[in-house]
Amino acid sequence: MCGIVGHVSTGPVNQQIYDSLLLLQHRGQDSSGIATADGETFHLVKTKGHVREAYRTRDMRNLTGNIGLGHVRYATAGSANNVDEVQPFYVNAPYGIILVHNGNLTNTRELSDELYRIDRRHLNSESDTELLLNVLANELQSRLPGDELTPDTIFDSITGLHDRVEGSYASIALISGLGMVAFRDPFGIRPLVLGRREGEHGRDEWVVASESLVLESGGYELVRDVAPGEAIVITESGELFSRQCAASTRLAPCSFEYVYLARPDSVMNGISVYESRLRMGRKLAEKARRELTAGDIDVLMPIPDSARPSAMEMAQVLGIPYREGFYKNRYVGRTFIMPGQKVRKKSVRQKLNALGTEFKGKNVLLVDDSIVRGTTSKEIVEMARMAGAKSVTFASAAPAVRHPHVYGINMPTRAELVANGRSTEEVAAAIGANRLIYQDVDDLKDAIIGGTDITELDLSCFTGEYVTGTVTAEYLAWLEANRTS
Ligand SMILES: O=P(O)(O)OC[C@H]1O[C@H](OP(=O)(O)OP(=O)(O)O)[C@H](O)[C@@H]1O
Ligand SMILES: NC(=O)CC[C@H](N)C(=O)O
Ligand SMILES: [Mg+2]
Repeated sequence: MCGIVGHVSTGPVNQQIYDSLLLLQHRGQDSSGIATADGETFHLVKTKGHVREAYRTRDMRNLTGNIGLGHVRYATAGSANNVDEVQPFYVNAPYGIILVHNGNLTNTRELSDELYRIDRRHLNSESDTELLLNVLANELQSRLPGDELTPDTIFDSITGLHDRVEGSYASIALISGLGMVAFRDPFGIRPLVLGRREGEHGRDEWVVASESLVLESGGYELVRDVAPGEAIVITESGELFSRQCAASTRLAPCSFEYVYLARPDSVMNGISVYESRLRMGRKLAEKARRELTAGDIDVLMPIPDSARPSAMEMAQVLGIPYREGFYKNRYVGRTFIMPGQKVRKKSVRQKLNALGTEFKGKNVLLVDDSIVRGTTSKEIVEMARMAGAKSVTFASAAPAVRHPHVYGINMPTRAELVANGRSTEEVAAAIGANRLIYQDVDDLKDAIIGGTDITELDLSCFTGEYVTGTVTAEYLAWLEANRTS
């Protein structure tokens, strides 16, 4: 779940891209990059770390042009530390293409083989994004010469790309001499929204971004989500073309966006993330009411930050006092998306501190959005006990995570998941809690898409059912053997 953004403007875009990336920081903290097109020349800056510290004034000055894109990375392929895998990626032929990608491809082995053996393309990293870009370049190249570089040539190329690529991809590219292209995989697993505002001389300015909060902050109106399988071309002069490029589509957005990844003030696929989290809290409260007896709990607390809306609603429904028992150090980022278990564990301690007075002698109910590796919950339960809690009940607004996530969240191995092979009671014991309550899968589904026209969600990490239908046991075994960070 990286964050991506593209701007087509009537003035310089460098600052706009920077501002957008700051707003998308919660989607990736490993590295970031910005690219702009100024006439025929691309300018590209890639850096490690957080956006705020990464760019120097001279980097920004060099990023001239009225069209550009940006990326914040949370590595799901290759390595978080490899500078060669920082996005955007660039190829010089045909025309010159720069691309950013949010998602994770699941047929990387086949693609690398085809690109090397048949298409004679050199790949310089383990990044699946480099593969995606080279497939796009190859599809475009194969439609030349003859075809002009028109939106239709791009759309035909993306149809070719959809036929070759499997997995999840929300992507934005700059194509020299044409403009910007945005496209989404046929299942719409990762989000992508389109916004418009009026620029100089009444001309349209466009933005495409992972989350709608980028649009609101920049004063853009939300036009719509990019549809699954659709591609949009916006020329340098701001003209927009679109086409459905996939033979068949089925919207099945990633449920984990709503559980944890996205910011609550975003709306994606027409669903408010905040409201879906309130509904998760409501459903969880109903389950807790069935499982707990009155007097079991004195006080309910959220694990900052992502659990807050669900916890708030849960307390309200249950009629239990809501307290902030953990204070958060705002200078430590999101721990789940940090690379490496050692740093994640250390950072939970640095990030959260228990306020003794809220715990002493109390039966506490701690609410988190999810339990994945159990890094946070284990530490938190211990902190609650050290602070004097009489008993600790833990509730998770998401169901038990028992399966790898292969569509853009870095949890590729079963062994690292605390719920793998464990019953609810065994997970409770593993995290040191007296009792544990998980959301049910149907309730999560209902909380996210209930009352909308959407009928499907990617719930694979909870159910083991992968929406693309191409994820085999052999692939999962390969993934487990090859990815450990
Ligand atoms: O079981 P785990 O492997 O620890 O993963 C789950 C935890 O990680 C996330 O928090 P994070 O600190 O990343 O971000 P937040 O501040 O947005 O809650 C999530 O909100 C859970 O608290
Ligand atoms: N989280 C993501 O979307 C990651 C994108 C890409 N797979 C990478 O590792 O760079
Ligand atoms: Mg958290």
